[in-house]
Amino acid sequence: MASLTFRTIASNSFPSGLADFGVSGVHTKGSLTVASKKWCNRGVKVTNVATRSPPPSTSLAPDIESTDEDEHKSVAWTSIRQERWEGELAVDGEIPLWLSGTYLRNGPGLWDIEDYKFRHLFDGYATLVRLHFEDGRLIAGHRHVESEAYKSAQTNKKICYREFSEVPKQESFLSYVGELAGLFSGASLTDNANTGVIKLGDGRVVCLTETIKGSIVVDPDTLDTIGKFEYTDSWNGLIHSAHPIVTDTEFLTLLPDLIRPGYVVVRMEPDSNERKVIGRVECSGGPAPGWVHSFPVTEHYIIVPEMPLRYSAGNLLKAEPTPLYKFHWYPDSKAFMHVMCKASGKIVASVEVPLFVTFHFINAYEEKDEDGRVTSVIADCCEHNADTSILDKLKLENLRTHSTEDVLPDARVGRFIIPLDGSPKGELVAALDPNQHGKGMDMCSINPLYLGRKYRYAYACGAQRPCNFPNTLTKIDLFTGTAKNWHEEGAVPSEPFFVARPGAIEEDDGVVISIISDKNGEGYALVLDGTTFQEIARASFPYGLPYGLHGCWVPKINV
Ligand SMILES: CC1=C[C@H](O/C=C(C)\C=C\C2=C(C)CCCC2(C)C)OC1=O
Ligand SMILES: CC(/C=C/C=O)=C\C=C/O
Ligand SMILES: [Fe+2]
Repeated sequence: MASLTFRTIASNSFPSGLADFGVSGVHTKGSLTVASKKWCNRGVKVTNVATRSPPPSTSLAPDIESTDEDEHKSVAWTSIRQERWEGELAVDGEIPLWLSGTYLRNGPGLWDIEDYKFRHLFDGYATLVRLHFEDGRLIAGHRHVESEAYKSAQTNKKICYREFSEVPKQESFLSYVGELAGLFSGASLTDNANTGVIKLGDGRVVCLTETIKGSIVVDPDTLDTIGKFEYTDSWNGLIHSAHPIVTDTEFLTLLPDLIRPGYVVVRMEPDSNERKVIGRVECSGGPAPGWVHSFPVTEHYIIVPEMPLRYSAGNLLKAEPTPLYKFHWYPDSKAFMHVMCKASGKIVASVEVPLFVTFHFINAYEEKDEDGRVTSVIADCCEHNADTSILDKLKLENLRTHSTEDVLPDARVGRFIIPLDGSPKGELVAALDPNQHGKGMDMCSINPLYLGRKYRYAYACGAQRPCNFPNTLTKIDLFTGTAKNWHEEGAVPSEPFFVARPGAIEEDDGVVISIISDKNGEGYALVLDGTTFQEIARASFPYGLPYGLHGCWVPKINV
């Protein structure tokens, strides 16, 4: 194994622009030296483990061969094994001076352990990317999260924990039985916190995945792994929603109960590690709770979705991935939306809704009559037309295929209308014509000040077809039913993240940040104007980074 140390040198002094990093990695195909002043780095040795060679570039000084394999050299779906990097990026355009703070993005970024190749996007080891904005300048960095799963895979050169789709191979019947027992105790489940990153009201920054043990505290400045986030309450379930609702005053999440099918709704306060139970929802159908990757809230209610794509004990026990991984589609079990009062924990509505498939809720709000009484709850999500095939489309072999076939399943802004008048059924409609965003729709954000309130704008990844993955950034106007779209041929953008301008009055007064993997194998941070959706700045990385999932904003605190 090669081991090297480098020093990243900022062109002039800048807070946290200097760092000494020990990097250990395995040189495989691509090895390139960044010598250009463009990134204000000198002699930064970068090791990329890619299934294809990184591209030749005018601005890098690469010792790389080009392959005539294809036009697309995107590294969105290739591993990065360099453990750390930090440097200042040269900015094209202008970053608003008010944008002061750090955007953190988490996601799977390492899918190769020696000869072992992960097969699904969600399996990769967590990789954090950091964009620190200050005085119109941008310092970027990235680093793997040092979970037990990641560290043991590095040490043992094999996976040692159950990941999203992979199960460690067992050499004997005895170790197989031991591993299976570990599934029930949680010991063999991964803590690979590769899905999102949140900033709690008390300032702690936590990387998350769907296993509760995969809650890992990191330092937003250095990206150091600080340690496990230990919950101090007595809940002994193993999984939670990957997307808690986090504000300055609370952390709300759902704990699916696989033993007694239902969901426990909990709340945790800043400066506490103790989740307190608000209430419980019993499942209305099916043998197990529906997958709750995310859920929405309104000002007074917590909405618990019960999707017919349910956790499956049978699939959990299988060593090889099934087409629906740990889940099973139970159309006969129907779909439901439950509304729980946040203050009392009482269920105020449980309605049957049309079948649906979603990873991500966008937002929800209460509709009132003239007397101010709440008549219904509106809940919006990125909805995949009740088609579960999106899960399998996120297999790496599909994502790495650059054909011109249009294989991305359609998606829309699914809008649930949940009556609170005791009616047994709710509705599910498209909030706007899905052609407005190319019938692709996922990875959404809103202005966080509109959380739980009537809102007008949502930002997401959409599609310019043909494509195999969402390839545009889209700004959706839910009042006019129109969308503005950003697209660059061959580019894979990650979740557009909205940051409001301090003091803004208008909902869309702010910027949208995304990280783009371009078709040349390079990548850049992109800043769009939240109102016009026009590019206002971009800054190239010295090398392309893999695709990432979800981010958060850590504002600079002025002392
Ligand atoms: C989406 C998305 C899924 C992903 O989840 C990662 C893990 C480790 C999930 C594990 C499991 C389930 C989803 C179901 C129940 C079993 C268990 C293995 C814990 O990260 C994502 O972004
Ligand atoms: C990448 C993705 C879901 C991620 C879950 O966290 C969906 C992409 C396609 O619609
Ligand atoms: Fe997600």
